[in-house]
Amino acid sequence: MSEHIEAKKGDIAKIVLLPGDPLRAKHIAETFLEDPICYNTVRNALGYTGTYKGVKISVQGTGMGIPSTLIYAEELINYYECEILIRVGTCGGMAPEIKVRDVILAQSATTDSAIIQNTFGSGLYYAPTADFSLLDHAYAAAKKEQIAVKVGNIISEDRFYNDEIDREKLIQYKVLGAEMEAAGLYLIAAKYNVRALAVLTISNHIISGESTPASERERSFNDMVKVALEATVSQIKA
Ligand SMILES: O=P(O)(O)O[C@H]1O[C@H](CO)[C@@H](O)[C@H]1O
Ligand SMILES: O=c1cc[nH]c(=O)[nH]1
Repeated sequence: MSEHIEAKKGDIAKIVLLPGDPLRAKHIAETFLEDPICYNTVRNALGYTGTYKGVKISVQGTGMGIPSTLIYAEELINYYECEILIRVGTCGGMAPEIKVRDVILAQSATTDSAIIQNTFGSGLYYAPTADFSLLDHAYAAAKKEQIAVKVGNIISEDRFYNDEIDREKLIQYKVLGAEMEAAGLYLIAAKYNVRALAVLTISNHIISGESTPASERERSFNDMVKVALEATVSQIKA
C-alpha cells in the first residue's frame, strides 16, 4: 500500500479515471465497469478496478483541489505505475457559449495555484497542457458517440468561492470554465512522463447563475464518463 491508498501493487489499472467526488467513483464503477472491486476506502477516497470492453480500468476519487488530487495522482504514478490519468470532473461555465451539462475537453489549464511558481520559480509561467493523443482520442470518441464537446482552455482555481478574480478578462482570453484540479494534474503528468486529460461537465454557470442540483452532479454526468472510457479504450486498441 502507498501512504493514502491501501491497494496492493497490481490491484490498480494503468488507466485511471479521477473524479473529485468519491461517490462519483462508486457510481462510475457500478454503472460502467464489469466486476468492479473496491481497492481503497482509506479516508473514504473510494477506488475501484474493473473492466470496460475488456480493458482493465480503475477509478479513484481524489477529493477537491490540487493538493488533494496530487496526493492520489503522485501515488498512482509513482507507487502503482499508472500511465493514463483522466480527470472526470465538474466545472463552472464562464464563457457565454458554455451551457449547463456541456462536456469540455480541457486542452490546457490556466491556474492561480502557487504550484507553478513553486516548481519553476517566479517569472516563468508554465502552461499545463493535456496529452494530445488522449485529447485526440477523446474528441474522436465524442464524435462517434454523438456527444457534443467543446475543446479549449479552462482555469484551475485554488478557491471555489473566488470573487476577487477578473472573470471578464479570462472570458475575453477564451477561458471556457473553472474547476480546481486539471492544471496540477497536467503539471505532474508532464513531470513523470505519463499522460493526462481532464474531461469536464458543466454543473453550473458562474456568470448566469444557472445550476444543476448536487444529487445530479453526483450521478448524472454519464456523457463525460463515456467519452473518457471510449477514449482510453480506442487509445489502447489503436
Ligand atoms: O466535481 P469535481 O471533480 O470534484 O470537480 C469540481 O467540483 C469541486 C468543487 O465543487 C472541485 O473539486 C471542482 O474542481
Ligand atoms: O470549481 C468549480 C467546479 C464547478 N463549478 C464551479 O463553479 N467551480
